[in-house]
Amino acid sequence: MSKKLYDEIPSLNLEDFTNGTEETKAQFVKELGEAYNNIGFVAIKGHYLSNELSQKLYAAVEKFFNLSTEQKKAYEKEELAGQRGYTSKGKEQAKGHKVPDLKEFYQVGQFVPDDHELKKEYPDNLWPSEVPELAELAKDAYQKLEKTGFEMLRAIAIYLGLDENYFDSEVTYGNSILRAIHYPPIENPEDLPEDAVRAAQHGDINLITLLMGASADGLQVLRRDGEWIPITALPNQLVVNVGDMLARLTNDKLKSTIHRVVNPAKEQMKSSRYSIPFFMHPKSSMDLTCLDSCVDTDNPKKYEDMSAGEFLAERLAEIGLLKK
Ligand SMILES: O=C(O)CCC(=O)C(=O)O
Ligand SMILES: [Fe+2]
Repeated sequence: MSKKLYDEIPSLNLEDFTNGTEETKAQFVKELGEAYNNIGFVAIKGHYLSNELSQKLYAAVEKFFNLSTEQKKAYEKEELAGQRGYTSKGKEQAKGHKVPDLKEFYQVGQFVPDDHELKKEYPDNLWPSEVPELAELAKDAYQKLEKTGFEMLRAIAIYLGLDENYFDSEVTYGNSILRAIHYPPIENPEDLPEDAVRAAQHGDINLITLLMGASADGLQVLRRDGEWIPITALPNQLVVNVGDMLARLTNDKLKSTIHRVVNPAKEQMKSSRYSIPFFMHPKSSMDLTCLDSCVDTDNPKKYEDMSAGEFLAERLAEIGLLKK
């Protein structure tokens, strides 16, 4: 097992896996596995989301967050508990953190055919009439990120010694979320509650997260030695990290690394930050019981058996986003 300390997250080219030779594919799997066994994050190029689409999506998202509070609140439905549509500031705090994050966000969920059995399990998406282009752009980005996620999970499956298509049926029409986040300008830093940050340190709940480059710096990951490492995705890169569900399934062989978004330096306090993570979830029925191959006397089983749906409900309650 590699014990190296990375100064930045490793960069890989997904085309080495999707469109390469047996050798480049094997090399990709090896480097990805090593990175996920160590820092839990990589940056990838050669994925399916174009720069043009991500820029158009950012523009639409910015237009939405620039609407008045009243207009935005029309898309905040209590019964959806933030799972679809808008969530205003002060609603979500990181697990174990008392002060809410300094952000508002908009969530888009799975696109299921009307006659599919999961149609009744997932709430319908909400679309703002003020930004008519958002629906199509968000759906396109959702599906491009999902397609990228399928390939990443195939590489992960091979690294784990599973069948390459192990995750495919679990994530087909999975409960994934595209979340557009706006971290508003910080007008009066001196009035902020102590501990209030853009996003307090946390691990992601899902299998993997795919994150297109944000509009500003601030994302940091916690390295094993306790150092915070800044992360930036280049314009053509996605940052892809391991979430808690995958860490659980692999008994922490793959690391769900703690990360956070810090407040900007004084000069940049007055500007907004936007980011759009895609949280790739399986269907709620997926069994997250630790894989036998990841449990031995040196690595005793750390987690009790649970389905993805049970785990998600537990975590949403902890961050203030569970339907009551
Ligand atoms: O805003 C970012 O860059 C990342 C946000 C994040 O980590 C999250 O929403 O889980
Ligand atoms: Fe996160």
